[in-house]
Amino acid sequence: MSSAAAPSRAAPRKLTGKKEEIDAFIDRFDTFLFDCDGVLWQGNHLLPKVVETLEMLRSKGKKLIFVTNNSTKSRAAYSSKFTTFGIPVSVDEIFGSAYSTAVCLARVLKIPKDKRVFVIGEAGIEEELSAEGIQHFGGTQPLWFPEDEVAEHAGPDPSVSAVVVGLDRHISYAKLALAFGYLQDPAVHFFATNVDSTFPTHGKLLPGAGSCSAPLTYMLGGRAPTAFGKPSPAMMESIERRYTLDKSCACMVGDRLNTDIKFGIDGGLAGTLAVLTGVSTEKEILKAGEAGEGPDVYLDCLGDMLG
Ligand SMILES: O=C(O)[C@H](O)[C@H](O)COP(=O)(O)O
Ligand SMILES: [Mg+2]
Repeated sequence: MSSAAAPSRAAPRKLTGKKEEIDAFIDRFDTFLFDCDGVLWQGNHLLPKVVETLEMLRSKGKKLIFVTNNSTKSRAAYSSKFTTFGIPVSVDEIFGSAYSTAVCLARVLKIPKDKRVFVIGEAGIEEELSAEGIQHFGGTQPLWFPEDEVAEHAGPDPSVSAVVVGLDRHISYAKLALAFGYLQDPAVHFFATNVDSTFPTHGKLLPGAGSCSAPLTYMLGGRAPTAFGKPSPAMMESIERRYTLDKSCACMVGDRLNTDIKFGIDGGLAGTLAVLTGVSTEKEILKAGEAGEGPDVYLDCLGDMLG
């Protein structure tokens, strides 16, 4: 009986406490793509030794790019968040899913600018769409009618070209009803900044962006959104173009197997490093490794890169 095909990738190696091996791993790369939630922080709680680790990598001349699926903040807002932690990061070093989505809509898909985009999501999406000159409504805007008048306002609207859904911590029945009304016209695009099922914050898992768009997929009989965040190839292509990324010496650092690590592997990056301070567990990482879908190496936390 033929054995299952051996994965082409080696099993994930845990490097916590192995300074020489960590240093040798770091030396293989000149660029590190960093996920944020669950790697650098959980909500507003910075994880251990993150400042020192990023400083160490910069002192080695490494290029850092921060690639987050969290669309609640724009690149500028993330730059400010980094500053509050004492970490200087320019807007140009940040590539979030809200930005990736806005750029794709404006410059790749060239959606019509005389029409509107309905947003289920937060300020990050609104600010990045505005920066690309795309008209939008919904989002953080207060409802413009009483909750009991949803039926009168729900339904197709020829001025709407697309619905964009990201993490929306103020999601509501009315928002879903309006989005459903617009999307019943198959010509209206259904986009998601990302479809992460859960959101790691303050040591817990909360509903993620994907859980905000999934009800619409259910209502629409299975129609899924086009997602622009990790692990989508569109995001990797955008990053490659923007940073003239040499993938042969780039490493993805993340906490989630089905977004960050998949993004790195499928995107052809030379290395992937997982940390255990976010979503994926050590057991899940080792199991994924059996199928060749695990990271090259993993650590208990990012600060362990200091050895
Ligand atoms: O639900 C979400 O949007 C995600 O869980 C979250 O924001 C992921 O952010 P990342 O780990 O990519 O920084
Ligand atoms: Mg993460």
